[in-house]
Amino acid sequence: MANHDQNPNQPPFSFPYTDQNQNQFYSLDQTPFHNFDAFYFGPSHNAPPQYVSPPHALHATSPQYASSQASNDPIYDPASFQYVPPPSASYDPGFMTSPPMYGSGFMTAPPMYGVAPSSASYAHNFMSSPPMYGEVNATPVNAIPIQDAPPTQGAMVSAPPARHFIDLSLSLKRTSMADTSETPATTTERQSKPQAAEIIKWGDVEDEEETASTSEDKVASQLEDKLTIDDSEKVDKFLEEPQDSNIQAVTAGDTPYTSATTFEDLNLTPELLKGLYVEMKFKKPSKIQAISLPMILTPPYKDLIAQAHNGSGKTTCFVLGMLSRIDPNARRPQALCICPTRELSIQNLEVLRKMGKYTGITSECAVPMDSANDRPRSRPPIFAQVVIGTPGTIKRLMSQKKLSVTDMRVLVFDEADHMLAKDGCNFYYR
Ligand SMILES: Nc1ncnc2c1ncn2[C@@H]1O[C@H](COP(=O)(O)OP(=O)(O)OP(=O)(O)O)[C@@H](O)[C@H]1O
Repeated sequence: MANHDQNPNQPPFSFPYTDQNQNQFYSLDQTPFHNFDAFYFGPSHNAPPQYVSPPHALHATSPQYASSQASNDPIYDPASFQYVPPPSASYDPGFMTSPPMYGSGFMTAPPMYGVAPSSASYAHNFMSSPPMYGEVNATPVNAIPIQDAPPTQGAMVSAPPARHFIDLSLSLKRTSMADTSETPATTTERQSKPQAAEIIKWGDVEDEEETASTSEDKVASQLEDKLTIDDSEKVDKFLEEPQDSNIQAVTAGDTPYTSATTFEDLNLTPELLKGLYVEMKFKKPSKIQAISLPMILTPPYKDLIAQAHNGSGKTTCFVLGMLSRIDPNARRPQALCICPTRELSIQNLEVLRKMGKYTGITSECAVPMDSANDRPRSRPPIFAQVVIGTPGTIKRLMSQKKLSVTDMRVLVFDEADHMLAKDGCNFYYR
């Protein structure tokens, strides 16, 4: 398996793929995720250099999807991935006419990287993701400063430290570093996240039990009660933006989005607003939130890549994105968040439960359990509305038909670059 930490030039996969029947180029449309709205969140400044040059065009695909469907295996085939060596700059204008921001695509980048659709030279300047949109050989090459990129359709949220582009064309991967017995090191930035004691508090079942066992009327009246936000409960908590936090959005002229000054600007439900103010104690959106949340929360929903510093508030962006898209009456998985480590999965779940405390939305963590509980079929099917977990476990639950993706509306990759940086190039699906 290619190890890009050691050899950044080695292609991890190939694209386009030619299958046994000589079929070529398969798009994500053929995967179970074709109708997802995908958000990618990742720190911007620590993109591994190997994803800057050369970036890798990952084609999440499924030449074998038809057959895998037949065999009830929703996961893709490894041979579906092919690597386009940089500097081939071939470019299909057709791709840019349906950029990720405008489609129901998956993991994307072009519009976000500020490349005009008509610019045939863009392939030198941004990274990949066209493969996600099908038959395109747009091969990213060297990173360029975001501000040097021409205006484009769609939008990009990024920060100056993120002037290098990483390949975000990411799909589920079979072998997760988080699914090994070794615990990956957490970053120092993560230290600021909730620690074990809080995890226990948030991870207990109190909220869910309460919701399940209470009659609807009682819940409604309790909710009404709870949703009165006592001003004394509000704590002015501002997120300190790093000094170089010059987050900017690159958007087309006709973008309907405007930055949100307050959380009220976002048309959030009272339940979510109360979660933000009372539970999270936030006062106003951070910069990345102000820019990205309108894109995430305003229909028509489009794909988004958001890059910003550690600790700048990205988690809130996608947690709110997931919570706000759930149909509370549908008791089945509707949002899926994939994280590189079990710790991050648990942390994100905690934030989601805390922020969504007044929504009644159910959530579950899909991470490796201890050996006693992780026996095949020991885990019941998942009916929680939000599922957060690691790739290997999610894949296994899907294979075992314990996690349905039929009703998924939102797909989030948190720290996708970390997944790619570690062993994410080994996208082997069976
Ligand atoms: N709008 C806000 N106002 C005040 N505090 C906030 C706001 N948004 C997030 N925070 C707090 O800032 C801290 C960092 O936020 P968060 O974890 O969402 O950042 P992040 O960008 O996801 O970080 P990382 O890159 O480490 O994942 C958390 O403690 C969070 O509660």
